[in-house]
Amino acid sequence: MLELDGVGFGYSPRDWVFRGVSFRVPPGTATAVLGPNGSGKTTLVRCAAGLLDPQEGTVRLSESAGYVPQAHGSAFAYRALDMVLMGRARHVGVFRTPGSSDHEAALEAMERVGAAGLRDRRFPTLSGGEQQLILIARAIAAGSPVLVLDEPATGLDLKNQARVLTLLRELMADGMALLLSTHHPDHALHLADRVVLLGRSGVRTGSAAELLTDAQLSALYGVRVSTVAYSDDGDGFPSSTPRRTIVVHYGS
Ligand SMILES: Nc1ncnc2c1ncn2[C@@H]1O[C@H](COP(=O)(O)OP(=O)(O)OP(=O)(O)O)[C@@H](O)[C@H]1O
Repeated sequence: MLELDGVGFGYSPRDWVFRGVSFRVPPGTATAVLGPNGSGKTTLVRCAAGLLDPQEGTVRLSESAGYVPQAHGSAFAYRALDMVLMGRARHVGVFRTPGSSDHEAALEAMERVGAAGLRDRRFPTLSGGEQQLILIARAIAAGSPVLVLDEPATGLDLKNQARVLTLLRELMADGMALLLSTHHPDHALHLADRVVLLGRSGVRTGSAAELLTDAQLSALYGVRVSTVAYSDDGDGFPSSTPRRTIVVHYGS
C-alpha cells in the first residue's frame, strides 16, 4: 500500500511545484499521474518512491517501492543482466554476492519484459527503448509490492508499449500497487483506476471515470481531446478491460 497525505514539494522555499496532494494506491490497482511538461509529474513520483523528501505532508509506504526512472544513459558499462541484478540489492545484503535465486529472479524479470536476449549486452549500447525494458525488469526483480514508474512508455515503439501495458496489468492482477506518470492519457484509460491531474489551476485527484473525460483532458493539456471507444477484437484482455482511447484534434 502507498499513501500520500497533504504532500507539498518545492525545489526552493515558497516556490511550490504542488501542494496538498493526497491519494492512496491499494494493492491490485493503478494510479496515473498526468499533466503538461513541467507540471511536476517526475517530482511527485519521486516523492512517492521516497527519493525526494516533501516539505509538507506524509508519504506512507508498506515497504520500499520498486522505482523505474525515465530511461537515461548510464556512465558505467554494466551488462544488462547486472543492471537487473542490482534490483536484488535488498535481498542480497551488504558485502554478499548475488546467489542463484537472485540470478533466477533477474532472468525471470527479463523474460517477463521480453528482454532475456539482451542479458549480455552492455547497458549503454542498448537503444532507449531497450534500456527502458531493462529498468522495468530491474524494478520487478526487486519483488516489492509497490511499483512506481516515471513515464514507463518513453522511447518505446508501439509493440513495446503494448507489451509494457500488458505486463503492468499482469502485475496488478498479481496484487501489486502501481503508480505511474505518463504523457499518454490512453495508457491511463487502459490501466488506471484512479488519476492525479497536475494542472495549471491546481491538483485534482479522483476516479478514472470522473477525470479522464474530454472536458478534463482538454483543459489539462490546452488542446481539444476526445475519448473514443473501440471494440475488443479478441485482443486477449478480460472483457472488463476499458477499451477507450484518445483522439487529439490537432490544430485546435
Ligand atoms: N532539480 C531541480 N531543481 C529545480 N527545479 C527543478 C528541478 N527538477 C525539476 N524542477 C522544476 O520543477 C518543475 C516540475 O518538474 P518535473 O520534472 O517534475 O515536471 P514533469 O511534469 O515531470 O515534466 P516533463 O513532462 O517535462 O518530464 C519544473 O518547473 C522544473 O523546471
